[in-house]
Amino acid sequence: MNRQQKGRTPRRPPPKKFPGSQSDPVGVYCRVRPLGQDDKECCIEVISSSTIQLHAPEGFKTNRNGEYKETQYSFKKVFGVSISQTDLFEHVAKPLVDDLISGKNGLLFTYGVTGSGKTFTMTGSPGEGGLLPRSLYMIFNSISPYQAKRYVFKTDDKNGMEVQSEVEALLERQRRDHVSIPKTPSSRQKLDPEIADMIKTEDAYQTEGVDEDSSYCVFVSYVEIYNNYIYDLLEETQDDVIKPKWNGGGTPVHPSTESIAPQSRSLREDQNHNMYVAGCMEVEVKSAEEAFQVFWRGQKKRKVANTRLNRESSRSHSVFIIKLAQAPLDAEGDNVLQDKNQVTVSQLCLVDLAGSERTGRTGAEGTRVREAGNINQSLLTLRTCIEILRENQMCGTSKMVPYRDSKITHLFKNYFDGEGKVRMVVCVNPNADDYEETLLVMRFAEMTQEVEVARPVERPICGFTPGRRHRNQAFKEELTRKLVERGGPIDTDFHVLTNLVQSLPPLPSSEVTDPHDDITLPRLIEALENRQRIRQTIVDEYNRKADMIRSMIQHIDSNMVSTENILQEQNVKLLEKDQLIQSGKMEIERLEKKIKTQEYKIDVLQKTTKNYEDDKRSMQQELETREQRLHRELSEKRRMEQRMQGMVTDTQHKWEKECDRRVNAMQLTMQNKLWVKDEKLKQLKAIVTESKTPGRPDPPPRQTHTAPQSQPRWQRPSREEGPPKRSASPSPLPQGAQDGSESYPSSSTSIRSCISADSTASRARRKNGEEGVCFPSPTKVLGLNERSCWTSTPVRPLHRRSRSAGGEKWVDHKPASNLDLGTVLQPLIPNAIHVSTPSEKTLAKCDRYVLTHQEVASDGEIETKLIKGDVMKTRGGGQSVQFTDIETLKQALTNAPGRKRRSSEGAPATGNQNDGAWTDVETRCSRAVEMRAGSKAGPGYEQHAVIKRRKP
Ligand SMILES: Nc1ncnc2c1ncn2[C@@H]1O[C@H](COP(=O)(O)OP(=O)(O)OP(=O)(O)O)[C@@H](O)[C@H]1O
Repeated sequence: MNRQQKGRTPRRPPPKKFPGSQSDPVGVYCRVRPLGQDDKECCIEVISSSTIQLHAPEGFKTNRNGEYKETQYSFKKVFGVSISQTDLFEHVAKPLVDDLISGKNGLLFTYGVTGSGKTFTMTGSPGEGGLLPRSLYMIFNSISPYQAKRYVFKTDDKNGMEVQSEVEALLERQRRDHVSIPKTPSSRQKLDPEIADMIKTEDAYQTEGVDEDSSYCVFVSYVEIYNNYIYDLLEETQDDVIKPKWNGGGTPVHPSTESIAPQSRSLREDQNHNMYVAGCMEVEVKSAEEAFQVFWRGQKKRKVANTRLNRESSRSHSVFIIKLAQAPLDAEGDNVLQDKNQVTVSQLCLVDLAGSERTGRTGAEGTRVREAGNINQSLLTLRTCIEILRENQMCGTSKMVPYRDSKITHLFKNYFDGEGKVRMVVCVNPNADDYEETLLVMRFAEMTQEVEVARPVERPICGFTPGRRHRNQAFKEELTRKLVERGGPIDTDFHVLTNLVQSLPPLPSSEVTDPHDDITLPRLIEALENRQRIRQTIVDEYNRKADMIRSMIQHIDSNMVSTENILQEQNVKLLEKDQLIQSGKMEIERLEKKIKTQEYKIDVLQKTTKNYEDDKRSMQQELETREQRLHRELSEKRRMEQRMQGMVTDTQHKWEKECDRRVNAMQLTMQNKLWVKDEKLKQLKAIVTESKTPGRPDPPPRQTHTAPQSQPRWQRPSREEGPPKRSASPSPLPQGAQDGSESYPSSSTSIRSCISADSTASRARRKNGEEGVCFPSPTKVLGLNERSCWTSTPVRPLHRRSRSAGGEKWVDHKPASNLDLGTVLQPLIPNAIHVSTPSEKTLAKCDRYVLTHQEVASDGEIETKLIKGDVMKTRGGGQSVQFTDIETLKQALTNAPGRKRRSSEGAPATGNQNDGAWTDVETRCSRAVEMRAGSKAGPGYEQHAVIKRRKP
């Protein structure tokens, strides 16, 4: 042997996979048990045949909004409290039994919280047998006529099955009988009265998938997994003398009732990668009663305990395995085919899991706590395996499934990795105290149905002609009938023959004592001759019968040939029909699966729809609330708007009034200022126009004092009236000025004469429409604030004379009315033409102009002003003077008695009351001279130092 090969563990072939094989989801059913007598609050409601709803009991407000949470779970089918054990069996276990008989594996387990009814569902109670006894009854009800003789099928140590001949089986039986193993009861009458009522025979179902050309045999085994150890519940004990097979393949070595301590078993994998409990007792049973008796024997040994939640709480997972072996009959249809490879073994595992529990609730202590820990741990492993399986299947991952972490999952490994049908009954107790644990169970159960298990493939049909058993039986019956018809050897003939053989006369005593004994020898000869005759008769009879049988057989043979021909034809037709049926079955299965998938989808959709509807309802409520709020806010907003509008209108009115008031005040102020300007202009005008006249008119009274008495208050013009017009009439002069009583020496120097030369030309130009050109009319020259005069450039700078060439030439305009004051400080203007009335000609020669103007100052002294300006050529060819500066020369007279004497002569001695009140020209001119560019004296005052005037 190759060394290398010897040292290495051969690599295990991967689990059997059938490419393209179909798979089915794990079928999960939910059973709700009735509420216990002491239970008060119910937390489960069956809302449809596939959905249950869990209501959180008082104190479990798990929703964010504090509402009671309701959760729904959908399963393949939900059974309410009123479901009978029969109906449950029909829906859940019957298809698995059908499969078992068709040679397919199945796994059925109950899962749930402790006390939820798992054992009740699996085992049942007297009069209400559970899934297990019903399955047994259905199996035997179906296969009874086709069972093989006891010990024809024989289990080996490696989970395999062998077939023996009937003779070997007979010998086996004799051997077992010899060691006096007590037989299990095979009839109902012998059943334990405790279990006699577990099932009513009339309830037993029957499958249609039994193959009549096969022989069947059933083996059962029963193990429990306690604290993660496997124990054989059928193991021999003092009370139970069924010998375990581990001591010699079923041959017991302890003939006595010697006790063997329970020993934990290990799990192994057979050559087909199926897990099995090594050394576990497998008992061949021939009836449902016998099988159930075996189960019950093990059940009594199962570890149960009285907990606070269940008087008989299972402390272990129990696994009852029904193994069905079937092998085809030989070609004659008489005996089981002696070929191991033709044996099909299928098994159905019925598992009653221990219930998940919280030790706090069960009141467990000591051993019970350890048991509970192990139970919960193994259930957790089961959940983990299912979760990973699901993930692997849904996401295409290949995570390792930890089957080995627990014995229970390890035992079921080949169901999930291999093929078969898996069904789970989730038992729930509607008691509100179980709510939390039930929630976990529900989640696990819902997840489990997403796991898929490969569907078992159909077993191959053996090559023999179908209907062999039936044909063989028919042949035997026919043979008997024919023999009877032809007077052949029937049972009576056979008895005659037997009697003949038995009636052969006994041989006389053949002891010859004397050679001459004539009595013994003749008597012996006679007896032998007699026997010879009888024998001849028998031989003749035999030959006759043989001839008759031969002829019959020949006849039958010929019949058989024709029948076989007919049969073959029928077989061909049958095969065709079979194929049709097979394809029909496949189609039906496909459609059934489709229906199931659709049903599942519908369930999911219904659930989703329900969720959406709930969402919709809550959102609608939310929407309504928001709409109401919006309406409230809108009406509030409208009210606010109205209030604001009212306030705005009020404020607007207030401000409009305020603005009107301010505009009026401003207009009044402006009007006053304007009027002051006008006054100034008029005064200047008066100065200019009256410069020729002897004597000086009285200065006009100050507007500020006289205007209210003499002139109507200036009214704010309406908008339609346009901009306010200047007062056309001069402001009323003081009385003294009007009647000329005041005799001030005229200090005003009219310059109208000096520019009048231009008046003709200017008139002509006006005619020619030379608008915008400043005409140096006296009014305009002197009215420094006459806007229209300055709307266009009055001077073309090009026409200015050069001052550098020969210095400036002045027109020294001293009106004739000026007084000689005899002052020392006299302006000396070199290069000047002295005129009393300037003419255009004079002006044309000069480029500077100075007017010496005298007037009475406010203190009564005569004030001399030198009003200077530039002489400009106008566009029309005339001359104009643009005033640029005013120099004021003041002289105080020392001979004034008491108060300051007025410089003007002829002034009233008492003085006019208005004298101090009005602002005379001198005053205003002095103010004008004192003003500087940029002064903020107000729009009513012109700045004399500024040459260039802006457009209004
Ligand atoms: N559907 C049912 N109808 C009537 N009685 C029921 C039903 N289900 C359970 N019961 C009763 O409830 C009790 C507890 O049931 P059972 O022992 O089957 O629970 P369990 O789930 O197996 O508990 P444990 O996990 O502790 O073994 C039993 O007395 C049983 O008769």
